[in-house]
Amino acid sequence: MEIPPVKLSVFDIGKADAGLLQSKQLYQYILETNVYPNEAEVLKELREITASQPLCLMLSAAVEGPIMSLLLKLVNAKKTIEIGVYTGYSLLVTALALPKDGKVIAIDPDRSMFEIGLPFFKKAGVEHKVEFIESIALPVLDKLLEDLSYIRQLFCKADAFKCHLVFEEQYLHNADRCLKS
Ligand SMILES: C[S@@+](CC[C@H](N)C(=O)[O-])C[C@H]1O[C@@H](n2cnc3c(N)ncnc32)[C@H](O)[C@@H]1O
Repeated sequence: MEIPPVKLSVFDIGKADAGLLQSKQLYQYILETNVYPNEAEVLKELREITASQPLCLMLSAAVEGPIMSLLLKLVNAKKTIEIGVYTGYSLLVTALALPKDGKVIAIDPDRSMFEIGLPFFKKAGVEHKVEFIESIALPVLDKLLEDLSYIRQLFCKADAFKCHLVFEEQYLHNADRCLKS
């Protein structure tokens, strides 16, 4: 049987080799038959607008969305922390999965990228669930550790962990604070 050519977008193709599947064709099949058809329209729009950004490879993979959403619902999460927001794809996945009174504290030292995603949060009607803090994560995590009411039953998505090269030093410290919480 002839294997069809791979037609993945620039940021999805970058993630296709690294996963368990080890097959771009299989990865594309899963995206086209399952992930993209079930992706909320507003997430799709944010993903597409992020593709025009120079650092679009930082965007969370679309396949992560349904898994995160399922996890958040399974643990009945209400309070979460997002470390490393970029344009906010996984943050929007989270905000959509949380109940009406849910809350995400979103931390990133670069607010300009979050601004790109902000209109999509407003469009989705979940802007009120997001508190953006323009900072590196450590000082904010330290402050949150003092506020036990927030950190109890916390769901943490830490994408800044992916920025090993630039933020190697903070990687372990962030992990340590998250484990403490
Ligand atoms: C891989 S991107 C995040 C992707 C994002 N979660 C998404 O779904 O598209 C990593 C982000 O971490 C941010 N970042 C880097 N170091 C950080 C730190 N020490 N604390 C918080 N955010 C950091 C970067 O500015 C960048 O926006």
